Parts: sequence; structure tokens; C-alpha cells
Amino acid sequence: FSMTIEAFHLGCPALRSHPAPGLKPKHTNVAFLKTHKTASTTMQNLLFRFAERNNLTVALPVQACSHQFCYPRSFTSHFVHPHTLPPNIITSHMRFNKAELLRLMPNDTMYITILREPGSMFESLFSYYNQYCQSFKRVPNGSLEAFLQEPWRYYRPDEKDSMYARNTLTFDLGGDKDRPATDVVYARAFLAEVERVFSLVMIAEYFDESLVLLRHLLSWDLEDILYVKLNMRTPSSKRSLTPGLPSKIRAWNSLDARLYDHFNASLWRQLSALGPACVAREVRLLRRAQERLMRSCFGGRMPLLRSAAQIKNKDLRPWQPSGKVDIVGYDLPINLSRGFSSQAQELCLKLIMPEVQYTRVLLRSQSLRYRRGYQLRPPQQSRPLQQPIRTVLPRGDIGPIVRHRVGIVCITLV
Ligand SMILES: Nc1ncnc2c1ncn2[C@@H]1O[C@H](COP(=O)(O)OS(=O)(=O)O)[C@@H](OP(=O)(O)O)[C@H]1O
Repeated sequence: FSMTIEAFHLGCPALRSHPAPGLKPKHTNVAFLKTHKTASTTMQNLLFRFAERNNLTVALPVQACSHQFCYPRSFTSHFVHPHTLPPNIITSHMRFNKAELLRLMPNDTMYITILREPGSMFESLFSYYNQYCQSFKRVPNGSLEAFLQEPWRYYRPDEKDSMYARNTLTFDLGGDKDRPATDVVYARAFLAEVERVFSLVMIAEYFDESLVLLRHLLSWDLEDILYVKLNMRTPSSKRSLTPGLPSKIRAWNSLDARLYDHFNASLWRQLSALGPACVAREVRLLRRAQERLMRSCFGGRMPLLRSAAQIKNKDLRPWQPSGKVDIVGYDLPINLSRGFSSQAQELCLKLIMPEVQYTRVLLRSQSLRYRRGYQLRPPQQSRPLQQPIRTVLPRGDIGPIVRHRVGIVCITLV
């Protein structure tokens, strides 16, 4: 099928004084701090696909670090696989370390991260890491209520995996998760530092709105922000919070709660500066394009969510933290290959590929490219010249194909 989206590039009123995003080169140097349980895997997948489409280099962890940069150790460039240097994009889990990233990434790198509302985030952490994190394992009957009743009875600040049990966002951002709530000076200074470093702090509850801001910040196209939700739990693995729990979670994770409140407010200020009508229009177009893409990948219907055991293709099975939590994923229809070019099949596959498998695939392809480049490169040239990227030209007859006209984007999916 084919679809034409008009007006996506007409720009928003607040941006009319700037060149339309369609005419500016896309910004390609991005450090996305992948925080835990915040929709960050969905973002990572989007960034991996952007990197592949544009032939960019993604910094990936050395094998000894697994698919994360040796989290929870503080990030250092020694954790980066040499075949993935010099990078344009970095997005795998890490504990943020500004000085090391500044050394590794190009000077014009945009720093981006994502936060989630502390109540739902903590419920997700508590369920996902229940069998790993001792602070959670100690709690009788795995009861979230019991933990929050007396957190200090179960929590040990210095033990392994304690960062999943308190102020996980603060920890991921490089901060001190155990600063007391009364240390307002620390909290303010930490917040100011995050504000200084990150050009955009996305909010998981307003994922699409955050993507609209991201698109404007980076001069990206609609095609670049299409995604499928990844790493979701089944409804039966989720618990609704009983009255009183959200405020206990906020009190226990007070640094995270402060971060969330601050950046949620600043997200809405940025959205309002862009223009609510413009944001709503772009969100609508994004959702429509997303639905079309999904239908095209899943034989005309919306995909059925499946638990890992039901997924036949092992490249598409998400990692399960324990038998007690069900993480859902997707399977592609068996007859997808009929009428689809290999490029279109690849797009559908990558769109739903879980983090661990995609990291492996990307490392393999980048290592191959590195070895080929190494053979061809004169000895002293370390960084190939990079051209600004604007138009993704059709590389065959199958999409997504984005053609730029004045103020119009056409996405063609066959
Ligand atoms: N687009 C979008 N919008 C809102 N929420 C989303 C989205 N994509 C994923 N999710 C939810 O994010 C949770 C998984 O987060 P992460 O991928 O960051 O987890 S992980 O730390 O990498 O394991 C997980 O939350 P829970 O289901 O509550 O556990 C996902 O359902």
C-alpha cells in the first residue's frame, strides 16, 4: 500500500522563523542514556534502526560487558567494543559518566534520556527484578506493600543490585541514590547538572509527544520516529497500586520523584512552546503512520502480543527475567516473505527485535564493516569523513521510502 503524509514538514508555528526541519541536515550524533523500566528499549530500537538506515556507527559493549556497558559500574570508554569506534550513537544501558562520554562522543553530540512516573516505574522494577535484587527477594510473599511499609528492613545500600530498589533513575544518571531526602542542596545541584547536560529529557507517559520534540531537536523525519512498543509485561504480571502506595513510592524514591516532577513540567513547557495544535497534529500523523506500518508487517492486522514461549522465531523472543514475570513480544506471520522484498522483511524484523538479539546483530554487522574498512583504509586515517544526511533515497522498490518535496513527505510501503 502507499500512503502520503502531507504537512508533516510544514513545521510548527513556533518554528516558522527557523528553516523547516525537512531542509536542515539530520543530527546524527546522539547519546541516549537508557534508564531502566522507562520505555528505553523502544527508544533504543528506534535509534538502532536510525543508525542502520544512515550507515552510522553505534558504540556497543565489549563481550565481557554483555549487552550493557558493564552496568552498574560507572561507564568508561574501555567498555566500548573497538569495532564500534568512533561512534555516532550510544544507547545501551550504562551508569552515566559525563567525562568519559565527552571523551568518547563527537563534540556536537546531543544528550537525551527518558524518565517515568515513579509509582508505575517502581512497580515495574519490583516485579522485573524480584528474583535478582536481594532487597526485593527478602520481602515475604513478594509483597510490594510489605517492602514499602519498612523499606530499611529489606534494603541494603551497598549490596549487589541495590540500584533497582531505590532511586534507580538518579543512579543511572550517575547520582547518589542514597542521599537523604533532606539534602535539598544535593538534590537541586544534581537536577541542575542533568538539565545542563541533557538537551531533551523524554517522559515515558508522553512518549509520542516526547518523540515530536526529539524530531524537532534533531531535524528528523516522521520515518525516523516510528516504533513498536517493546519489553512490555503481560497484564497478568502487572499490579495496580493500592491507595497510599504511590506516595510511599515517591517518599522512598524522593530524588527520582523530584527529577520526574521537574522534567515533566519542562517537557510540557517545551510542548507548549512548539504549539499544542502542532504537537497534536504530529502525534496524530505518527500514530497513523505507525498503524499502517504495523499492518503492513503483520499481514494487514495489528500484531498479536505473545509471551516468549509462544514466539517461534528465537531472534524475536524477549529475555525473561524469571518464571514469575511474562515479557511479551511479537512474531511475524509465516507468509511475510510473500510479496515483500528482503529489505521490507528486514525492516519488519528489526522493528520488533528484542534488545539482546539486536545488539548482537548490530555488533556482527559493524565488526564486518570495520574489518572491511580496515583493509581498505590508509594507515593514518581513523575516522571516515561523514556527510550530512538529509534524504533517505529509495534503495529498491520497497519502503519505507521517504521522498522530500517542498513541505511534503511521502512514505511508501509496499
Ligand atoms: N512506547 C512506550 N510508551 C510507554 N511505555 C512503554 C513504551 N514502550 C515500552 N514501554 C514500557 O516500558 C517498560 C520497559 O522499559 P525498558 O525497556 O526501559 O526496560 S529495561 O530496563 O530495558 O528492561 C515496560 O513497562 P512495564 O510493562 O510496566 O514493565 C513497557 O511496557
